[in-house]
Amino acid sequence: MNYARFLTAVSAARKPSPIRILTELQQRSPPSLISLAGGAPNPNTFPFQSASIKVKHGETITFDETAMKRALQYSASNGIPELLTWMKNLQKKLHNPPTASYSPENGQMDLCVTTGSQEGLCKVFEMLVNPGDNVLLDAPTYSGTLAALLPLGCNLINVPSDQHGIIPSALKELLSRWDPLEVHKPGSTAPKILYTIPNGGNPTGASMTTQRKKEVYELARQYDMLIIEDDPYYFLQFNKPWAPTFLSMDVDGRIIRTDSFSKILSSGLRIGFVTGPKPLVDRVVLHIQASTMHTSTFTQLMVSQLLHSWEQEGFLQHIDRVIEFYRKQRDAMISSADKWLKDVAEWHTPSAGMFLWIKLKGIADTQQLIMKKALEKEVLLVPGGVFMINSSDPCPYVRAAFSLSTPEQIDEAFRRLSSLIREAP
Ligand SMILES: Cc1ncc(COP(=O)(O)O)c(CNc2cc3ccccc3n(O)c2=O)c1O
Repeated sequence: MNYARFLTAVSAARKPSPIRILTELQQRSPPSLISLAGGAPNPNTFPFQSASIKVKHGETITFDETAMKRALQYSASNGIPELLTWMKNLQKKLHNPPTASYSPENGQMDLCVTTGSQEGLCKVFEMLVNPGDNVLLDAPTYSGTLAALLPLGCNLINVPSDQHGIIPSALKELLSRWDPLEVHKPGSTAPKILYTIPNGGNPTGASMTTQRKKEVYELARQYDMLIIEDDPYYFLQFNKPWAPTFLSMDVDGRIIRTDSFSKILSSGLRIGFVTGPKPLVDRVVLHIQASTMHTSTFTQLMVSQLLHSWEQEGFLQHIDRVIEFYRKQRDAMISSADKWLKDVAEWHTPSAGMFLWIKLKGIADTQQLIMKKALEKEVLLVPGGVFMINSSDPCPYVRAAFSLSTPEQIDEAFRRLSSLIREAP
């Protein structure tokens, strides 16, 4: 793969920070080295001494004085070593990526920690997207992705999709505007990236089938595109075996995958990961160096201690508990939708994630209904327009999350929504 062709001029211009080079040199040197180089503060001056964090299923996490001093200090931009190693081993176990055995220059699987997958997405888009670029994605899509992409001045092209994700024949038809043999020619307008949320899509709840992923991957090979696999709901798939990921079929090193701990460990700790070819992950890390420097060391150490005490088996047992919770929530929402909305709305039952995408019958656009009438009825949902490439396009859908409310609250909310729809002019 020629990764240089995908980089923006800004990303290509990024250089390693000299200070970070010195810090890493120091970390590789024997303790006899005396360093007057690093501008890091002396942790003996910090007011925090120790911490003990009780874990529901597992050992208490403790930060003694030595651990606390490390937790409160700067750390490596790509992530603390023990968390990186744990995550790389998990990616290899779950996805067995072909690129794990490749050489760095040929796209060896690498990984870095980001402050939520939101940071990872934002930095990946800023690495790859120039003003005027054609970018493919299946709308409706996550509003945070639109917020990161639209200001870059690119041209977002919608790839038709349904409850099973991107429709490969539609992608093939869309790409037929370009000659695959000419995509590398200077000035080619052929799309270089495709973004999708393959499991429990936000807002649609859609999950891609394995067959569709294989067909989409082959089209990406034909047109030399990168695929950004944004997969924060991967661990919220209600049925096993979990769907094979694009990363698991990536023989070329053209998949950039974003994972998140937000839906399974904590959303407030802000821990995400970018997994992809080393030449591209390196560029994301250089951007981290120049922006946040790194994700909170304390947060990374806390999560790393938990994961090491659980090991992969304990982590996956925790995931099973989380899945059972969201499956029950999903079932409660579907039951209430059947009870209150059957003749006024349509939906598909999601097999992953935390969202139900509901089409209101006889209503062209839900914006006003939700923002005015629904609030009067004291029920809040997200009008579908916010997930569209052009948010002013009329959209008859609303997104309902089954993550926070109790089954009883969901039932009452849908009773209120039902009466609202029936009263609509
Ligand atoms: C497909 C997809 N990709 C990336 C992310 C970002 O997750 P991160 O790892 O936590 O950074 C998300 C998070 N989605 C949302 C977040 C959110 C936060 C506050 C309030 C509302 C929110 N709603 O509604 C959301 O959908 C997502 O759905």
